[in-house]
Amino acid sequence: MATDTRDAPRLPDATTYEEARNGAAAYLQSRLAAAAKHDVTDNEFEVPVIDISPSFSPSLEDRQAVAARIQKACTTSGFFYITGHGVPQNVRDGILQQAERFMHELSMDKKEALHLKKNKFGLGWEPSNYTSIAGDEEQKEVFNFAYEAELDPTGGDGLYRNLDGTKYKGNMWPKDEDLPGFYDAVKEYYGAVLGLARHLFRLFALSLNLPETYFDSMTTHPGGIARLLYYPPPKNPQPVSPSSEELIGLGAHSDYECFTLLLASSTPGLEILKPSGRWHVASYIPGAFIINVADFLMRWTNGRYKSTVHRVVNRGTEARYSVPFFFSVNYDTVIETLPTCLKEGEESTWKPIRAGEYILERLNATTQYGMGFQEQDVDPKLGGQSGTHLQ
Ligand SMILES: O=C(O)CCC(=O)C(=O)O
Ligand SMILES: [Fe+2]
Repeated sequence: MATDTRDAPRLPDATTYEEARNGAAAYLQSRLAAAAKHDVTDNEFEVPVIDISPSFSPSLEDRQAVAARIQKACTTSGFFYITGHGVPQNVRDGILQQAERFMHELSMDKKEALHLKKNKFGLGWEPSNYTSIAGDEEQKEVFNFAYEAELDPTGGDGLYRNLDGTKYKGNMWPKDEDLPGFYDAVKEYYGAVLGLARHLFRLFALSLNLPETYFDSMTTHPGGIARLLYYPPPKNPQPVSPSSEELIGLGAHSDYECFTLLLASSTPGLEILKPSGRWHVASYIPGAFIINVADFLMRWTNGRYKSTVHRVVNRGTEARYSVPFFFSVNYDTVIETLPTCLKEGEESTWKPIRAGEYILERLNATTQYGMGFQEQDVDPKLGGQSGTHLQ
């Protein structure tokens, strides 16, 4: 990672920090507590399959019809599948193959060289259980990477900054000789989902009765962290249960950004929290992406769009691979309630936050010492080890 062109980092804004740490934890707790109430029904809950092919039509009416379906999904479960999205099968298969290759073909010392403890933004390789969203021992192995102009089919606008406002390159890639063709396949996939995400954002704008291009200027050099995730199968099959005994792949959480595009292999594992507190196991739909609303859209809409709590548990006999792409905005964007999402006299539930700093603090909260922590940074007299959790 080059550090020579570093800008002076901006200090986290106190409100953003507070919201990312305490606001997010309070939201998670309130969702889990509300779900434990017995008078809540799941009648409204559905995860629809939306064919978005009409949204590529020159007719505004066609695009609005797709947006109306998106609006309904966002105000109920916050999750939906999309088909007719135009990302070719070979590109989708290609990235899942790369996830498998990364996990099984790259030697341990090459993975160690990419360990995210060397990275301030949570990028690179993380062994099982190095980070934890909610304190569980998470059974997952991950490779994380972020936006860089080379991955953007538009070439970007040259203004991309890291989560903290610095501009050096944060991504840590395996060397091509160690995993030939890896970067090219990642680039092809990333470019395709980035283009799709920009298209979806226009549909989200329409769904909120905003001008279709409302968010365009916020996504000229957007944040877009993606992960290659591997969830090994459990030794014993695990029934769906509220028990804390089960082997969690990824703990209960909401996503941080605008919305997430998830591609996964055929082994189910994603579980979505229903209002009643039961978990809905998302089924595998070949060729579809799962889209979910994340915190920024929840905050912009004052909660009308649901940033729904979800987790991953592999209950199958096969490995699960997945590739979430967390679509954000340019990281210096301030996210605050849209005036059109406040009725007369209605107050904003959430305070304005700065996008990049909010995400960074959510990431920092997944390890005891925050991102980029290395043992030599700590006074040995004070003790401590990396890889243990905050909560
Ligand atoms: O692996 C999955 O299916 C979902 C992953 C996820 O929710 C996340 O990384 O935020
Ligand atoms: Fe997630």
